[in-house]
Amino acid sequence: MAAHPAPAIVVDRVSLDFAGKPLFQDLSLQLPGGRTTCILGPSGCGKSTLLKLIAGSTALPASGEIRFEPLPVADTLPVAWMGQNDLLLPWLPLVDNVLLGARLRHELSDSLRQQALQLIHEAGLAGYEQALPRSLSGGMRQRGALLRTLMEQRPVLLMDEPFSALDALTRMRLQNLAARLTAGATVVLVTHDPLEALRLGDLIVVLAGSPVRVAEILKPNGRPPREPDDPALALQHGQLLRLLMQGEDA
Ligand SMILES: Nc1ncnc2c1ncn2[C@@H]1O[C@H](COP(=O)(O)OP(=O)(O)OP(=O)(O)O)[C@@H](O)[C@H]1O
Repeated sequence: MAAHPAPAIVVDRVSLDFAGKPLFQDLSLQLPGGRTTCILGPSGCGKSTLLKLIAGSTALPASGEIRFEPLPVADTLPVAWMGQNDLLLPWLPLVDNVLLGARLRHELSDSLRQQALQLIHEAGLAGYEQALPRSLSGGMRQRGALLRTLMEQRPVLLMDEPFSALDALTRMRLQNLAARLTAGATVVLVTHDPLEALRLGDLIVVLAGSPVRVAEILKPNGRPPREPDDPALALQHGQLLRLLMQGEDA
């Protein structure tokens, strides 16, 4: 999907304290280019903060380095971001929210509009194209925010619990859509759902402890999106849950 090569992300000895308490201490991690990495870990362990640092947040007092390899060409920002809050612009209809990036860059075109309408349809939101965010449910707004991120077609996508507000079936449908549209991009996806990580991750990074460390890196077999009734998934689901429980106690 991406017009530029999807870089690997290297987290190199990153440290960060909040109020004198270390959240990260020399945290190092390599996330492969063109693949999806899912990040799991207990609430508050630093997943969202890590994502913000990868997105280039300079507002956080971190040391160490996070870099893309190969380095992107200077005039392109390679990252698309979807945070935990949907942040749809309240005065724009859904379709225009989905097209927000193109709109801000003055790149709107009929073909992009058609793409947006097609995505809205595939996300089960047909009929709501002109709806304002306030008239949509939380899950519908989250789908809108996800589509807006996917429309960007960036080589790097950072997503913080993008499916959390969705019912099980919509979640599966949107996971499939996201996997299709992000094939070839470098995706970092924070989730609390081990099954989601097993369906979507080429790599699953489990974080634990304080300061947080990489407790485990899993590479499930096969390519995402994996079928939810794959027996191997059920087995790994149990193992992953056990790991996460150990992480809570760490
Ligand atoms: N800007 C900030 N200033 C001070 N403390 C912060 C800041 N941002 C995050 N924290 C703290 O850092 C820790 C990690 O927060 P973060 O949101 O990264 O965790 P998380 O693993 O994503 O949690 P969750 O799974 O609940 O979303 C928390 O204790 C949080 O209170």
